[in-house]
Amino acid sequence: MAPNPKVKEAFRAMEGLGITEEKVKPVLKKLIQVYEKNWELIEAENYRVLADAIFDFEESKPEEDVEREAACDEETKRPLKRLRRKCQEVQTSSQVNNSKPEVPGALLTKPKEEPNEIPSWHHETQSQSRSVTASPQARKSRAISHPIASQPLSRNKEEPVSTMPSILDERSDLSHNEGTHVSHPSCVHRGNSDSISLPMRLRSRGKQTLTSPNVSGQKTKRAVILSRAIQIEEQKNHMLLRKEIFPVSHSLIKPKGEPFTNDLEEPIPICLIDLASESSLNISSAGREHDTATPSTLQAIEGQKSDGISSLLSETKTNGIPTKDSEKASKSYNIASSQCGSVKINLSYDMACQRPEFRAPSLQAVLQMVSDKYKKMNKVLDSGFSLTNVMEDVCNSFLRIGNGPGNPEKLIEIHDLPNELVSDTTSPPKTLSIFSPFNGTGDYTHSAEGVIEKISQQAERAAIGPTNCQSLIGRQNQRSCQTNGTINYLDISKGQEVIAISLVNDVNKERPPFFHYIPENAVFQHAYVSVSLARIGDKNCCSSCSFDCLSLSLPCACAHEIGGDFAYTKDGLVKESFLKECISMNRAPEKHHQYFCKECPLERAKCEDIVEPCKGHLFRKFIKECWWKCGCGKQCGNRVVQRGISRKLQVFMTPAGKGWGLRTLEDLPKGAFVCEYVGEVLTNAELFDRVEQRRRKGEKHSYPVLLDADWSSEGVLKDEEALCLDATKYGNVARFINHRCHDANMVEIPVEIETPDHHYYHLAFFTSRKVKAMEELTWDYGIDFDDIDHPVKAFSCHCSSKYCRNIKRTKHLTFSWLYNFMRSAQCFYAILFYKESRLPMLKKAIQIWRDVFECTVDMTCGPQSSLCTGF
Ligand SMILES: C[S@@+](CC[C@H](N)C(=O)[O-])C[C@H]1O[C@@H](n2cnc3c(N)ncnc32)[C@H](O)[C@@H]1O
Repeated sequence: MAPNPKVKEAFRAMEGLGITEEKVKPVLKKLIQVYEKNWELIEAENYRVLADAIFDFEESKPEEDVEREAACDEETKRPLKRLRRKCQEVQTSSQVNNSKPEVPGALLTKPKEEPNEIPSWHHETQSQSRSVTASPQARKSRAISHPIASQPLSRNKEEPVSTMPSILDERSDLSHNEGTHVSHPSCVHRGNSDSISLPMRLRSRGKQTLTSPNVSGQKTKRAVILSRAIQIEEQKNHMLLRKEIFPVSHSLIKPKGEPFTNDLEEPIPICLIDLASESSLNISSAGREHDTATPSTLQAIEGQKSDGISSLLSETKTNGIPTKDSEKASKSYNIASSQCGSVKINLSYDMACQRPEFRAPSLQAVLQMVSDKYKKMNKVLDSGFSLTNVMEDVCNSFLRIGNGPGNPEKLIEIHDLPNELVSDTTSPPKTLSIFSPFNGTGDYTHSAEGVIEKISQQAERAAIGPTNCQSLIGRQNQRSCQTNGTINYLDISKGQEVIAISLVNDVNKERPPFFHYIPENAVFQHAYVSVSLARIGDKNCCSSCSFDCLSLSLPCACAHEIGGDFAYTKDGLVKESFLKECISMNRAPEKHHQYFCKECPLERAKCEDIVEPCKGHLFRKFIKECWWKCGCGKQCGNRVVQRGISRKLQVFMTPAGKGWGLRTLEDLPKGAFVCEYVGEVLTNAELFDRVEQRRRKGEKHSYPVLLDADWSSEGVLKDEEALCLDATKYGNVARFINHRCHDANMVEIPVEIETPDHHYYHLAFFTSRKVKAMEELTWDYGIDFDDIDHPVKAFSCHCSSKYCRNIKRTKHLTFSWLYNFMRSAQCFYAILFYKESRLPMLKKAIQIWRDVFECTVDMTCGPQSSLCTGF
């Protein structure tokens, strides 16, 4: 039988790395089995999984074998080691981002000593990229008008290659043992359907990380062969990271093979999930009995029990938590614990609560249920992943199984923390609480804001770190509730974002507007957005890169496209110089280059008898992110926007008469990605029709944004190529961002991801300065409030910026309103007083008033508004 072409292809790919067919065969065979012939997984990222598996396999061989082979096969191994090393470099940058590395299997491995040089194939790649992108074709006009100075990337060669702490390994074990997944691009075609209910996905993000399999399913010998020196270095790195994740010294991590240190005196509970006033399900950290907490260990511990569970039963008594009467029956499980930082999870359920039918399930069953869930969800570890999520899942599974299949599921919802926990400030509370009222009403008694704040405080004090708090919010339920006049939603994204986005209204009774939350843009009907891999040429991607482009000594092809340097720092922030230019473009558009269309599609869309001349469009700076055709991994530092929202955001009712607004619940550094403006992709003609209809209906808020950042680059645009985004009916959290004149704390930046042509792109918001937690997030819509010819009246601005462009008009309005009132009320005296008064003081006052509104600095923002107030 002729060999399978895919197998041949795999051999060929490995041959390129210097691996012989002989070595590939057994591993590939195993992989095909493990992946159930899913070749896409094996082929992904240039057969990285396969290469990794071979490497694991080789290392798991008895040492003598390895040594024997090493003697005769040193040369052929080198490329693999390079591959691993690069992978580990990614880990380093991933750690900076606090995100999960892509190849969990590679984390524990430290490559043997090798020259600290860039592999030759890499050099080739770089020079190839350079020579290709040096060609003048790509983004000609933009490159000319906005050259970005080529800054050499300072790459610290000494940067320690660190392994990730075991807490991350635990996660990875969980996912990679239990399922692998690569999501497939859904192409966007030119729609021909009238339906808007079938939005086509432009890209997938956040959930399609490829996980590497643990091919053998056993521990490799890597940990054993690590030298002592490397272990020490790793521990140092662990400690560093642990400090970041767990600011207090109660670490959950214990490097394997290390002697116990008594660094954890008291069991510190991480989290309590209390199911009713009289029942409790506790998850607590710390403990002494066991030294690791990997899922396999958990099961092993379960396996040690003589009577299923009883040997591990103990009464639940957690710090600061009101404990039950000892007479009341309670069940608890120690899942795993450690003296030096691993986890003790204690699940208990008080039988004396209102659910007599509850049968405490076996730990095995609970763990199995969680595993199944993760398998089904393809729950690979994205940036929003947290151990607390897993714990929540464990608790929910415990409940579900315990309640039996016939009983309705009660979802865990957040209530308030017990007063005892918050009131005693002298001894820091060590427990976080999520309450599920088993009364079936699902009522909330406290505002989400209050809950989040309290949980954040608790988390900080309990050393979990604020970033993990969000995951404590019961995302399962995003229903609204209204108690004491406060409206709360726990997650308006309905689980579609990596992180929950809460909503709160404690100002009035207004409920959020009805709209469909979509996390990615969707073409409405006629907009031409063509995503096809074939259209992405070599110069538009870095197919020969691997893992993390930001750690390269020379920027790759993707950076060349925007002038030779990446827009992002290794911390995932927009670089200062790049940001500065974008901000300046918004604040002083007149100083920047504009493009005037010969025949402006915007004017054309108005379908008026005479097409008005183009009012001009700014050439905007673009960020170009790596994408699927690039060789780098999902955790590449040049992929920020496509990973989705990672900051804690909240929609809230503004007290200032602007309607809903968006704020951050955490401090944000300058240049941080907040969110993308997501909506339906429309042609301007389609938008025109909608705006007309809305105008007739007298709708209050408008949500369209023009995508005209680079209209010059494609010559005369066809109608279906001149696009905008409308977030009125379908949109994401960005639809709630309000306008602020001039000094807004966010700036919008066009981002090219999956299509090289610039009539379609992503509009992403980045902070223009440091933003404090609870501050409202704003951007400058670029509205010209004085454009009286504009058929759609701009709103009256309440941005309260000292640079507000609407002051003049507001004053005008106030002034004429006063005048009209006086006239219509026939307050002759008042009119006389106002018009004719000879009182010098009053005259002076009127004069000053006039001066103010007539001399208000006109800061109209450019020829064309970014926020398309329509037509
Ligand atoms: C993109 S929406 C923002 C969310 C909106 N506030 C809401 O409640 O849905 C834009 C609309 O918000 C209102 N808005 C935004 N910024 C404002 C401001 N500075 N002053 C007054 N109204 C504002 C205007 O009605 C505008 O049409």
